[in-house]
Amino acid sequence: MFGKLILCYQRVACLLKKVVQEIERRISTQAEHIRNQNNLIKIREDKYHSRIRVLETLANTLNEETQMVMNQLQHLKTEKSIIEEKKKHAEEDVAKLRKEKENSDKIISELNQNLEAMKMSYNEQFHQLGQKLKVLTDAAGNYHSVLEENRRLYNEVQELKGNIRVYCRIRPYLSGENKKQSTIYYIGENGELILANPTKQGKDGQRVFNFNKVFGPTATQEEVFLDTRPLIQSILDGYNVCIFAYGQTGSGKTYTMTGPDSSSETDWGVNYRALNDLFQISQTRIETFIYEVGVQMVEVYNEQVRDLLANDSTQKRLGIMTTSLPNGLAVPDASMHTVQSTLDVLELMGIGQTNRAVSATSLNERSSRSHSILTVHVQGMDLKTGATLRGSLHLVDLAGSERIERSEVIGERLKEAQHINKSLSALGDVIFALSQKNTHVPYRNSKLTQVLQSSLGGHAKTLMFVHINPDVGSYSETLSTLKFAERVSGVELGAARSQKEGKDVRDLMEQVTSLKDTIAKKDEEIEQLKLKAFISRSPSIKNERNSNNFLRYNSFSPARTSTLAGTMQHKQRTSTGKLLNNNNEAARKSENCSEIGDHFEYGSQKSVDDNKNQDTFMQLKHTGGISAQASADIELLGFGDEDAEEHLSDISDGVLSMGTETDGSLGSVVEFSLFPEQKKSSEAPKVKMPKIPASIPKPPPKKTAHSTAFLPKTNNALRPPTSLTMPRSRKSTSQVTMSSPARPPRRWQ
Ligand SMILES: Nc1ncnc2c1ncn2[C@@H]1O[C@H](COP(=O)(O)OP(=O)(O)OP(=O)(O)O)[C@@H](O)[C@H]1O
Repeated sequence: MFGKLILCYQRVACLLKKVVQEIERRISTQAEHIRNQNNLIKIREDKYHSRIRVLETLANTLNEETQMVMNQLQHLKTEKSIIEEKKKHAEEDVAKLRKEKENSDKIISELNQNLEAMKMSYNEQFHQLGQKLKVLTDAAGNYHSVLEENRRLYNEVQELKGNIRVYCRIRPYLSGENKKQSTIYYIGENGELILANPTKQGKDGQRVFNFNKVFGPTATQEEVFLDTRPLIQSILDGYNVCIFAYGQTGSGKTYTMTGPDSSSETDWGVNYRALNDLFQISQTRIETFIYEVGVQMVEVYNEQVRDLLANDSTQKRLGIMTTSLPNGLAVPDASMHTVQSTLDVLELMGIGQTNRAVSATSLNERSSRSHSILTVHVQGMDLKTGATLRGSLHLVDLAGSERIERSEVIGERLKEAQHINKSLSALGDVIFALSQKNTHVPYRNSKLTQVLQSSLGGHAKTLMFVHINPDVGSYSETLSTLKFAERVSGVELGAARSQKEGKDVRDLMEQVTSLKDTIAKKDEEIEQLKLKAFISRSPSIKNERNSNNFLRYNSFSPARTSTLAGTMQHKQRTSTGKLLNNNNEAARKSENCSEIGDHFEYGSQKSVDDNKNQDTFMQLKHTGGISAQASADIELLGFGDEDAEEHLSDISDGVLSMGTETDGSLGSVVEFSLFPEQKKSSEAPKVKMPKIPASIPKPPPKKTAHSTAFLPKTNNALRPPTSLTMPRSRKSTSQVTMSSPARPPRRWQ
């Protein structure tokens, strides 16, 4: 039994073992399965993790995008509200505009009605205007001929005043000079000058001189230039003008011609002012004339002519044409430089002055021992007729006029002084011969007179500024200078001649009065034409017709001034002179000396009238009542500026000489029929008479407007005809070197 039990146990154990084995097998299988499952799960887990990360990334991106969208949404909301606001405003505006449109429609309909009515009236006015325009067109041709006639008469009056004018200027004392004693005893307002000999007392020591005008020490540069101004216009009309500065060294020649070194506008000398005027007047004629301006500058030193603007430094001697070339050039080989503004000319003058001083031992010495001649050549073409005209301006700074004996010079200086004496006396002879209307004019006696031949005599106008140093130490120089000037002016004082000359003067005055009447008539014609033109040009002028302005303008009657000026032959014994030495005897003398026809009342009335007219003219000009051309014409006619007064003063001023043409004169080379050459008449009466004092006091000089107009940058009226070259070594040539794109380079013809 036990064995059986054991057997049974063994069997059970075996069975159990098998069961355990089976279980173990199954467990290991299960474990294997579980491991596989775990691996799978891990793999899946990893997969899910990565998916989760992707999803997280996506979620983040989505969040950002959502945020952006939210922002945009916010922005859109803001914009929407703005747009809604705008829309609201726009709707309001539209409503307003609708209202306005309704109003406008109403107004337009009213205006249309008015327009219709106005059209009707305009048609009527146009019809009337057309008729007036026809009258004006007919008159226009006449207007130009009247203008030309006026220009001719203007120059005739200038000629009557004397083509040779001598102005004396007394310079003030300089520091260091004895101011107590002066050689100048009396300066009259009409050109009288009494020189007192410091070594002789009383009447014996006094000498009376008479010139066109005497400028005292206090005369301003502007006053000195005032009488030169009308001559500048003549240059543009085809005349030759020569302006000299004469006097001993240090008497003020350079001061008058150029001005002091540091020139302010008020100190500008004749050169600056003349050139400025020249370019300004050419501008006012821009619609009728084209001007070309060329400049030459030469020096006459020891009877040799040298180009001061030459390129080469050799300074070769130049030849002079003894008969004038068609182009009017006396020194054709001197370089010609085309200029377009005052600045251009001034630059050239600076270069010339530098060249002049190059070989000098001392600038001052040399400058006063040679004659420098700056020549401004003007060629003008009348745009209407195509006619050309030529004029020239010589600005001559003469050498100092010291006498040899006094300066006690030897050697080279003596030679210079002899040449200067010779040329100055030759100049005096020429001008004297011209003023005396001699048949022979000794141009050939010096290089100076040869160079200036075409600008001395004939229709040329000569102006000499004679300079005086009032210092007693210069008495003998002053006396010889004044004698020279007296000779040049061709006027001598003397009671014996006054009867005979009185008749000449009366004849002359009659001529002047008749000429003045003619001018007045022409002026009136022009005036009427202008008024017609203004009325027809603008209906607004019609309104002005009823205004004071128009009446004042209209009231300017040259005929009236003519009538009044006609009284100038009435002489009144009034002393207008200025006594330098204040004593009674001198006062009496001055009364005797200045038997002057004064018309202060008329003078002041005229000034007032002129000022009124000037004002009115300016007003009309500014309101556009006068066209540019018309205003230029007005200025040309003398209504618009100081020249108006010059018309009268020219006529009333002392008459030095009546015409100056001689056989030796070449006159200006004028091709324009407006300025016919006058034939020389050998029977022409020699006029030698005392100067008639001006009977019409001039209004106080007006200020010239230089501030902005000076140094015009470009001048359309002045076209450069040629390419230029300048002495490069000395100065920048940028200002003066120019070439015209419009025209090929050509020589000055
Ligand atoms: N009207 C004037 N007012 C003030 N100063 C003057 C006047 N005229 C001349 N002067 C002065 O007198 C001096 C001599 O004048 P300026 O040089 O013009 O004489 P000049 O005749 O040209 O001499 P030169 O023959 O040597 O060239 C200068 O200092 C100048 O400034």
